[in-house]
Amino acid sequence: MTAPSFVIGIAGGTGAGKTAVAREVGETVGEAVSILPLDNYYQDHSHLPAEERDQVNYDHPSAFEWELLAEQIKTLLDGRPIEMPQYDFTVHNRTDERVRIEPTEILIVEGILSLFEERLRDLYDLCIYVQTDADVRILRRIRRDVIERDRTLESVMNQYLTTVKPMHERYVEPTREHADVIIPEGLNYSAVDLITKTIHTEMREQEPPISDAS
Ligand SMILES: Nc1ncnc2c1ncn2[C@@H]1O[C@H](COP(=O)(O)OP(=O)(O)O)[C@@H](O)[C@H]1O
Ligand SMILES: O=c1ccn([C@@H]2O[C@H](COP(=O)(O)O)[C@@H](O)[C@H]2O)c(=O)[nH]1
Repeated sequence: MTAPSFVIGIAGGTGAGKTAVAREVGETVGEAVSILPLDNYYQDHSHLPAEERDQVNYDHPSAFEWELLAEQIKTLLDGRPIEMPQYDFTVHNRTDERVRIEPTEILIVEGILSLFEERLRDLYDLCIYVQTDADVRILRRIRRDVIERDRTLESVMNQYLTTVKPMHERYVEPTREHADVIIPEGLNYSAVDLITKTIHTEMREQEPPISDAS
């Protein structure tokens, strides 16, 4: 049975480069890594009309379904697969689709508040905070939200000032104190190299000892 022996939590502000770091680690190490984006665990808002979903504070801890995430991480740690929810940012809602994730040796949980909940931190072997200046992050976010998430410049600016920035300062940034490692700027190949070396060391330690040929 395969079950994760090493769980990594990656947090940081919006646009910091968390997803880029997690994906690069995943691509470098290969199929031993599964990634759980915290974004997929936004609450289901199907009961709200579109104009109300626009107004939700998506940067407050209450926006996430923590119970489901904790339960699914534990299921993977028990060596069983999960059906991970999927999220559509263009409509601010969960989709009907689920993606099956099989347990792998390494699990990465990445998202703005991945280091927020103590019960999740207790499951992590390594806590990482991606630290990128706010001006760089908002520039990245404007480009991404307009191109990929179907937003107007006006809506990105408004959301940033009303919820994203104050919630970042109140809830996201303070979680940096839980980090074992702080990665500057986002995708940073020295940091990715360090993480992949740590993972490879961990995987070697989990290998059964070679028995004496006799
Ligand atoms: N070190 C970096 N230099 C330049 N661009 C970066 C860097 N790290 C990430 N990016 C880019 O910034 C954007 C936001 O990164 P992403 O990983 O999606 O952020 P997050 O998941 O933290 O919101 C992406 O287009 C990504 O390719
Ligand atoms: O429906 C939604 C859900 C979330 N958001 C914003 O997404 C970011 C978190 O994603 P990153 O990939 O880390 O940037 C968060 O700041 C929310 O404001 C949204 O706009 N709509």
